[in-house]
Amino acid sequence: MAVKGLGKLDQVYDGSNLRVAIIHARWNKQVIDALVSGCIKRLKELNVKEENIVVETVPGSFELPYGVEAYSKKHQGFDVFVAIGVLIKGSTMHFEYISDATTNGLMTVQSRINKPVIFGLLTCLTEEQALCRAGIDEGKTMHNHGEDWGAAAVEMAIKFSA
Ligand SMILES: Nc1c(NC[C@H](O)[C@H](O)[C@H](O)CO)[nH]c(=O)[nH]c1=O
Ligand SMILES: CC(=O)[C@@H](O)COP(=O)(O)O
Repeated sequence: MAVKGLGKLDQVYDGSNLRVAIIHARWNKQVIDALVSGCIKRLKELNVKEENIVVETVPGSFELPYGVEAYSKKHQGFDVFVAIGVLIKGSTMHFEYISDATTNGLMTVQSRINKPVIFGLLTCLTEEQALCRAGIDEGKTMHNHGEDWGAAAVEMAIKFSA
């Protein structure tokens, strides 16, 4: 049995009154699509209604912090945001700078909007690492991390609602 991953939640959560916004980058689409689907699947398993889940996109991960903040200001009433992006290391320092900036940006946005922002950012050294973490590598060696993010969203929105 795998040690890694969120595993069972600490209590039973009913997300039927929650509104959830998923904001995702469009880079590395195959992996992104699987992660977003996994997140939505888990949200629904925790009773979040389909009509209360919205999905909006930004070009790349670097745009996620601004995208989440702008979306939250323009569209009131969301309980929690899930920011999803997939960064894959290339041959320059681009990856390191965007990984760091996006992470710090998302952390800061939570305080600015006073809502939980779930950190759905994969920072992978290889494409294979990204496929594994979305549960779509050939051997299906890992679980879809998007499912963990869906569960984290419901828990954070209910347990720590502002
Ligand atoms: N290399 C990756 C990017 N790069 C694009 C930036 O995030 C950004 O959109 C651009 O610099 C314009 O501001 N984005 C990813 O999401 N994943 C990558 O691997
Ligand atoms: C600025 C870019 O998108 C690109 O030149 C970065 O290259 P790499 O991903 O190989 O580091």
